[in-house]
Amino acid sequence: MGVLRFDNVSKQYSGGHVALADVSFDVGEGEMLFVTGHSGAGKSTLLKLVHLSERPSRGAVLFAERNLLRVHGRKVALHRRDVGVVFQDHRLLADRTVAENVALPLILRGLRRADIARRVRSALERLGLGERERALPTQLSAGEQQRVGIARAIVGEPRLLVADEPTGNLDPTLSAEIMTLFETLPARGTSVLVASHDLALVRRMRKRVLVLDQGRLVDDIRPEELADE
Ligand SMILES: Nc1ncnc2c1ncn2[C@@H]1O[C@H](COP(=O)(O)OP(=O)(O)OP(=O)(O)O)[C@@H](O)[C@H]1O
Repeated sequence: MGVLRFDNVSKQYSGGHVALADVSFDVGEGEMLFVTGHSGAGKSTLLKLVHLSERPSRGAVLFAERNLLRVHGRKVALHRRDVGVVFQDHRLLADRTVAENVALPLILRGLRRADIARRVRSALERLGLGERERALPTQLSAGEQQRVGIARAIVGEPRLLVADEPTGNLDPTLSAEIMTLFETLPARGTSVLVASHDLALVRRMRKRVLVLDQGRLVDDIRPEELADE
């Protein structure tokens, strides 16, 4: 069993708009892949179904051995421990320090203070933010803020990281740095699913690419195929 499976998933929003139509794919344990497509193709919707901020209209999403159709109430929070989420706008709390922002998911889980401090320090160091732990988000550059968002998403060592346009606001050098960091995660037990409409970036990474077009999965390109072009 892989880490994620979409089984004939469709999503129709209440206004009637079909955002995903009959989408099926599997993500293996330790895989890193991209989902791409034009604006409105359904990329964000696909990620939202994984972290349960939306529900499918038809079909099933399986996370490891967990059928997300059956995850409700308190189990939603438990599920989200297994899925780290990175947004384009990083959504940091402006009145909390870098370290406090990163600690938040661990505080919610009720971990011991010493454990939290150790994990936060380690996540910040991996992101090159060891010196910035006492800064407030507004005192950081855009790239640093995005890295804090990533530290917060991986501090709990999730089984899957989903990232929605994580480099959307960043220059090419910072984007490349973030992608290089993402590439290290599978070896540490975190699979990675990145939504991006930046085709140049996606091609450079030479990973598997799911292509959405108006809600349909129209291609599932393997890294070997990209390398041959
Ligand atoms: N809450 C909602 N209610 C109604 N329609 C929605 C909602 N969220 C998204 N949609 C519609 O569903 C379609 C897919 O949206 P989605 O955000 O998944 O696309 P996307 O590929 O992530 O686009 P972008 O690259 O612009 O973020 C779009 O046509 C969008 O307008």
